[in-house]
Amino acid sequence: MIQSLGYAGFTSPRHEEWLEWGPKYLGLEVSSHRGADGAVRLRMDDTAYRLAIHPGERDDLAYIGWTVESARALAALEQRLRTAGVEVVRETELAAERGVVELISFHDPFGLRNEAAWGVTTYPSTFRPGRPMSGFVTDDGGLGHIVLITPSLEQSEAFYCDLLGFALTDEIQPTGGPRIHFYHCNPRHHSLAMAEIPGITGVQHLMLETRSLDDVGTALDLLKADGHSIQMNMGTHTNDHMTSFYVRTPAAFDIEYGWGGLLVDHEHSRPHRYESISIWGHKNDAGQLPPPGIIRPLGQPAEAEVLA
Ligand SMILES: Cc1ccc(O)c(O)c1CC[C@@H]1C(=O)CC[C@]2(C)C(=O)CC[C@@H]12
Ligand SMILES: [Fe+2]
Repeated sequence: MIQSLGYAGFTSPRHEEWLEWGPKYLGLEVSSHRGADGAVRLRMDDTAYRLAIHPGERDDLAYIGWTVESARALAALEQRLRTAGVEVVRETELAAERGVVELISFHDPFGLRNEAAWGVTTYPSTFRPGRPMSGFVTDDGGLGHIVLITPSLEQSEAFYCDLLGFALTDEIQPTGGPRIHFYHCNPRHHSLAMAEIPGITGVQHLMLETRSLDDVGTALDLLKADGHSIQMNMGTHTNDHMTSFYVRTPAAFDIEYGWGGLLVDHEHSRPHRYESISIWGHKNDAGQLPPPGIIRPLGQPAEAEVLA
């Protein structure tokens, strides 16, 4: 059903910091078209933009944007959601703002706003990275992956798997850490992962994948030189073989900045359970797992929706 993670939006009182932070460290290109509300839009490829940081009083997730193949696929998804009793809004006015042809919105069982769209605007051969780098792995695999925190994997899977069509790639149960499930909707190892933590929901990180390992090392050098706190140092994950580090962004969620993630022939592989998160590295200076990024108590709507 869902084809890829197309875009993501956050609110933050520090949204303007992204004008410098995004290009300087991550190599994102700042779009010259700000959002109607002054949102900073960041590009990773020829897509109009992939990341939007909206002004807001609280650091929070505003929306997760999934792409589907066609108008027919969107109508089918809408039907499937409605049949299951999920409220769906046809976002006719918002579609232009998101740079898509057709858009629907709906919420996951714990109140995180999801959007699905087809017809994402692209401007061929226009992407210019914000610092010298090789660019990002996107295309059919989408912008990367997003990791959510859920109080119930079972209830979240009823939504993301049974309704949106994600399938389990594998799972990790690290000693002393949360149970984490990884899900795919295209050859990328995972576009979505969920960690089960009682009582809260939110976003732990968003992963962006560079085309060269040197881009990851360079970003780490630049961040450390400016004294930014690294949540987890370089390492390579057991399941998707991504070599990456994690940094806390000015909008409170983490970015996993990585290279070399596996593409999986999901048709011919079956879920596996790993007991450790990494083959090597991914330590943090405090020697423990990092605190979750954006956390929202259950039942609390996003600020963006309170204002709407
Ligand atoms: C283990 C793992 C495999 C592939 C990934 O892309 C990836 O981001 C992770 C790390 C997930 C990360 C972790 O291992 C430590 C505990 C974390 C921070 C959580 O609480 C949620 C995400 C978890
Ligand atoms: Fe990740």
